[in-house]
Amino acid sequence: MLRVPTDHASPAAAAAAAHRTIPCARPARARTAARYSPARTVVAQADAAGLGLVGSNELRVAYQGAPGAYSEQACMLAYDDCEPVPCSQFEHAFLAVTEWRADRAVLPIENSLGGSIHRNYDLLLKYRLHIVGEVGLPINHCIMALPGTKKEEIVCVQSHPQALAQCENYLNTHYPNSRGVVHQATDDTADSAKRIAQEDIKGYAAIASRRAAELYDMEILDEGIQDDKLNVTRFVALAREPVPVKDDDGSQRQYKTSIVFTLKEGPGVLFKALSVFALRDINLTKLESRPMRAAPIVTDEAGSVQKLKRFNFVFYCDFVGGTNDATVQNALRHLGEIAPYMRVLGSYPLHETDLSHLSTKDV
Ligand SMILES: O=C(O)C(=O)C[C@]1(C(=O)O)C=C[C@@H](O)C=C1
Repeated sequence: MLRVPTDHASPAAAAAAAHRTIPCARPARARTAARYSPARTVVAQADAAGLGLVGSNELRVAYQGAPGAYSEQACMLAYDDCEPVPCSQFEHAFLAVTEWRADRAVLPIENSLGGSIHRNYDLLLKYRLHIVGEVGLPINHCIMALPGTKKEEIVCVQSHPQALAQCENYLNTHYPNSRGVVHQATDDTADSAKRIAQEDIKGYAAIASRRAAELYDMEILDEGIQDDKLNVTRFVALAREPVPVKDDDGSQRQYKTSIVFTLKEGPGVLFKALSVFALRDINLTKLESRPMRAAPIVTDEAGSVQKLKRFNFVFYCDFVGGTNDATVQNALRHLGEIAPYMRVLGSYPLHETDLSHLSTKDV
């Protein structure tokens, strides 16, 4: 039997536990102050007009990482003039919004080279936040060390696992394990640079942004070291409330919708589920499956012995079209007849990433 995935066992318990553990860098704001902040009007306008187009003074945007992280850049791309709020873990950013300590969270969801950021898919299901926007950020990695360090002195390269994955070929060519260089995963790119700088760690290098090198006075040994010049991370913006999808604001803006659903077991069930989009010419842009953490395993009674029958999954799907569109509404109604559980994570303006900084040769 499939079970419907649940959110927190108890929201109050989750919030109480979270209060004890979240080291989100900013002091908590009073709940009422955040609720009635004049910034909310500006925020609503920013979301409604489309990310990146309207200034968003006073908007507090939670992200994972230290200042100089790519996620911080994504916050500013999504909401110019916002106040980025660094959090040490992805879940802390979800909690910061849930508990009114931030107005938005901007979190990485997938990268063109490294693939999906699975943790954030799982957290999207665990929390009841809404996707209100997306931005694609071109990622240009630098390798950096303490000023004066020579390349041959490097014994360890540290960075976020996604960044290490995106630079795999470069690392294996220039700093290979076979030469005794360790590739070490850390919580985020900028924090690796910060620690090496602040703790004066000789022989260590970090993979991070140019901005991180500038912030922490690190020397760049090489730039543009990702395995493909075209390296883009897609971030989603999360809020407590969904944004209204405009029927006709004259902007010709395209929308996207993200959903999560489960399926009963049986031949062709995923094919049938996806046919609700294909039949209506709805363009899917992403499909991801994750373990259903609320009930990951289906078992069978074989005599007196419990046997593993199969694993349980949830499916995440993005497609072009907003929930205001009758065709999308029909597709979702149709999917609702097939899927035991379905939730719309958000409908939001589609973001077209500006790649004009790359030469045509690179593209
Ligand atoms: O460590 C950072 O700088 C981050 O913002 C995280 C992150 C990620 O999780 O994918 C964001 C963009 C890059 O793809 C590499 C790392």
